Amino acid sequence: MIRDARGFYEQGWLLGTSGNLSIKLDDDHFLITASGRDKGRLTPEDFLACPVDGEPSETTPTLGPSAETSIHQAIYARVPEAGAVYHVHEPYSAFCSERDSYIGATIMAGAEMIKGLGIWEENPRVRIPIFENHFDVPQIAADIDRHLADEAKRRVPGVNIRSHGYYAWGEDAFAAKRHVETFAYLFRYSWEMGNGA
Ligand SMILES: CSCCC(=O)C(=O)COP(=O)(O)O
Ligand SMILES: [Zn+2]
Repeated sequence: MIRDARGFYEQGWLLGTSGNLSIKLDDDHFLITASGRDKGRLTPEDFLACPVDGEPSETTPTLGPSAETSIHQAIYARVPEAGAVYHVHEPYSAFCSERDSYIGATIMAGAEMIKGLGIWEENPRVRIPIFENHFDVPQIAADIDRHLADEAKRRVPGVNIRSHGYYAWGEDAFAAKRHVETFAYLFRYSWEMGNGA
């Protein structure tokens, strides 16, 4: 995770302490970045364990969980095969979210890179959902939880939050990284092609 975060930071997707990363430890727990850490210079001390359901117990005045922990919890609870969840503040996802918020999704059709999301179909059409960026993060988590309750919607391994950034997950850290990079490519492609629906 430290290496992946540094790579995303160097791409400009985790600037100003933004973003958070987690990896599953066992069926009921995951390891997540502490809040407010420099994602370009993470160390092993910048992580803490958190239950999928409940509050992390090992917090201290200087080690609090990510402010967006509830979103990681919602994803792990709804997607049992998720082994890692990465959240980045990548700018093209924010541009697309504003452009496409009126239909609640960015639609990608035909791009070869859709295969990078694990979707191998002829003429694929993918709907990347957009959620409102409520100030109250558990409200965002509740919206994502409702969305992921529908199994068909879990085909796309990520969700976008309006004018904020996106979450991508995968069976392990390698797959989550691949999905982060694939979404980054697709959002930029959509924006530069002027592909708003
Ligand atoms: C300056 S980023 C604002 C909070 C945010 O959206 C984020 O991704 C980082 O929050 P964390 O508590 O995980 O550092
Ligand atoms: Zn964020």
